[in-house]
Amino acid sequence: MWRAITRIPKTLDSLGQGVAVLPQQFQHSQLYNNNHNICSKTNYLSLHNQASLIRPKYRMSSAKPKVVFVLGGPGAGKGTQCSKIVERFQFEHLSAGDLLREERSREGSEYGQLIEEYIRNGKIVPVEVTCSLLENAMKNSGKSRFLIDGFPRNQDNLDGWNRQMSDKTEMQFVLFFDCAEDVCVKRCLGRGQSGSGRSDDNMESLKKRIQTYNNDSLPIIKYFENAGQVKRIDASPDADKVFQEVERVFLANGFQ
Ligand SMILES: Nc1ncnc2c1ncn2[C@@H]1O[C@H](COP(=O)(O)OP(=O)(O)OP(=O)(O)O)[C@@H](O)[C@H]1O
Ligand SMILES: Nc1ccn([C@H]2C[C@H](O)[C@@H](COP(=O)(O)O)O2)c(=O)n1
Repeated sequence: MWRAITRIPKTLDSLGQGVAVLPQQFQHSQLYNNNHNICSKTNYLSLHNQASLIRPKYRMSSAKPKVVFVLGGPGAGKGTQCSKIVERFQFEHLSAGDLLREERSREGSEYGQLIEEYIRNGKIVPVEVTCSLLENAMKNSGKSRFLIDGFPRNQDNLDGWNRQMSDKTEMQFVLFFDCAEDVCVKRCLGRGQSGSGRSDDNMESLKKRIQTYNNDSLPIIKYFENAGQVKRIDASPDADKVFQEVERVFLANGFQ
């Protein structure tokens, strides 16, 4: 379980668009010195690293939270399977995409417009935003098992996680939902037609999301695969059939 020790305001260079103060909900336990609360992205990271050496960021109860990364193409069925895993294995499901959409809709969010532009264009939001949302959600949940859905999606995501979260969590494995592109497209368009309300469940956004997945996300999956950390699931059968495989993986890895 997470427990924040301190609340110190921090800032980050807003993604190459000048200096910006992080909104309230990002101002959590990371150890930023008040004297440095306006800094470039480079300084932000270097301050972060220096601070890491000084003292732990959290007081945690005995074990570190367990994390399973859930990856796969747009519409592969990650969210659908995560709901089933939550029911069966008492994980907390944190979808990076959902957290970003929530932040986009939050009144007064400084990042709302930026997030919308990234999502509509099928691009990956800079990790400083996404990782802070994930960390806050983990702390607020009070849980100790997390499905981190749709993350890390590119090298920037992975590097940011390694800087900010890897020491505080125990990554178990990567659950990879392998699904053909045409099936993914069909599922996303179907989801759009059934009223998902998502601004990216349309052919134009999907082309870009698929391109981003192929160019940026697949190399990350490959990286984990080379490290022997990927559990590959065939995501093409119906959802219950897919879950049979998923359940087998969790049981084989000691989850009850
Ligand atoms: N195994 C399946 N067979 C058929 N349809 C499925 C299956 N799994 C999910 N779906 C449907 O496909 C659509 C996309 O599923 P889901 O939202 O779970 O995918 P996702 O991988 O989380 O997508 P995204 O990455 O875009 O958020 C939904 O409408 C869902 O009901
Ligand atoms: N790590 C992430 C996850 C998601 N996003 C943005 C860009 C995606 O196209 C969009 C939707 O995600 P999904 O719900 O399909 O998982 O959210 C991101 O920038 N970084």
